[in-house]
Amino acid sequence: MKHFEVNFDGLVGPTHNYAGLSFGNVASLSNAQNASNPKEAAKQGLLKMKALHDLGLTQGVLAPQQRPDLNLLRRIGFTGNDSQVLQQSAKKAPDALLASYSASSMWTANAATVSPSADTENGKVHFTPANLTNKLHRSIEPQVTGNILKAVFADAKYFEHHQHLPENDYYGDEGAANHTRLCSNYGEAGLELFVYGRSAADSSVVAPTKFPARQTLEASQAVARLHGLDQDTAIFMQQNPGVIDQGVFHNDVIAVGNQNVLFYHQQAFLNTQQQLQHIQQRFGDNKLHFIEVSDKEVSVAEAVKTYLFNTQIVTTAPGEMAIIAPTNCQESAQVSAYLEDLVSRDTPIKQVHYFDVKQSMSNGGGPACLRLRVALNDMELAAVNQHTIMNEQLFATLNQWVDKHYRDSLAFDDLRDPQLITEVNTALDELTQILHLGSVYPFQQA
Ligand SMILES: NCCC[C@H](NC(=O)CCC(=O)O)C(=O)O
Repeated sequence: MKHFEVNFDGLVGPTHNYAGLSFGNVASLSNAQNASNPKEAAKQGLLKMKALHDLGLTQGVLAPQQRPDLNLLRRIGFTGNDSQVLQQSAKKAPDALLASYSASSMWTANAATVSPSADTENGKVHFTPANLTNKLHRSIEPQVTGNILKAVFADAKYFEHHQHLPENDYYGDEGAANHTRLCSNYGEAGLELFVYGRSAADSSVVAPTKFPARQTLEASQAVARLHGLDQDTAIFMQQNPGVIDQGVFHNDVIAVGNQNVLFYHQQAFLNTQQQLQHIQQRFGDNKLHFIEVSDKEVSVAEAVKTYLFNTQIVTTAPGEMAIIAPTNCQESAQVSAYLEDLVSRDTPIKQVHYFDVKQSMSNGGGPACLRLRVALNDMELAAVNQHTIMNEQLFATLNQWVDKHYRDSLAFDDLRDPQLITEVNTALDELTQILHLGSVYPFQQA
């Protein structure tokens, strides 16, 4: 049996914009109110997907969500036809209007937590959409995320879908951005590292003081329980609250793992040495590469600015890996020198590939944020909706689709335009046909 890690990237939606919605996310706040370019954003994402396909990896695509979410605006008291709801909310609750328009579902690392069949008690691949309760604009994602995941991973023989956790910060869950899997080979049982920012139940556990910890220990434990991971499989590690306060709002801004490699900043975790020893013990005799970046090599501030750790580490051949980094890393003399040195060392990482994903980066989403990893065996892969798997044809079709439907500039005033609703729904209706998703959106179910 063959095994793969498939990256499912979020296709950037037609309403991609900069709204400054994510307190604690430095890029989101500093780019608030800049005009965005949805067409360029979607194309940057597609180029990354195609490049990973060209590297010989299996690459999937997840559809964006229906935006604006008029249901959100109606729930908070705006009435009348769609146009009236937009006009009134633009005047009286511009923040809610911006939230309703956010294309944040593009960051599919936050779509769900996924446990491969080799790790789970019943031998199925498990999915739990993240509830994303900490941010209003993201808390409206989980239902449709679940619909899309079910349309891509439909076969109940192989895939098990759970409901998102209860919608309260007690169970605040941000999905795979706080979850890393270490293993010797994708098909073998691995260790699943759940990194949390605070404990909801135990106030004696240290927590950040400036910015919110979006993921709780209780949420991580609940997901591990739902997925049927045993004690030897799930490891719960606390993120250093100090780095959350420096803008590390998800663990994947400060650490990334793949197979037997864990690449992380010295300040990423609490009790790092003790935790890593524990991980090595559980890994037995198999060699793990802990690649720690010190403050001296790259500061936390530089890591947050360049997204050195929001890179993807992908396996290109047995024992050989490549780093997929944003061009922001290349533009930093310090970080590009670090990466150049890294590939010459005795670790599996042998290549760096840079991608311009600046449209997404300006909202705090790097290459790793844009993808959800799903490790699959060949039978499971064959059961995936094949229309969502990237190839030359799909790449061309999706680029044409973007050219046909997307605007190349979006600013606040454009969001009052009811024509945008029609444009988006027309585009998404066509997309569900291209990707054979069925009726996943509220406008298709009305
Ligand atoms: N994994 C990366 C997620 C980035 C995302 N940014 C945003 O939602 C910014 C949206 C805005 O401000 O327009 C977040 O913070 O959850």
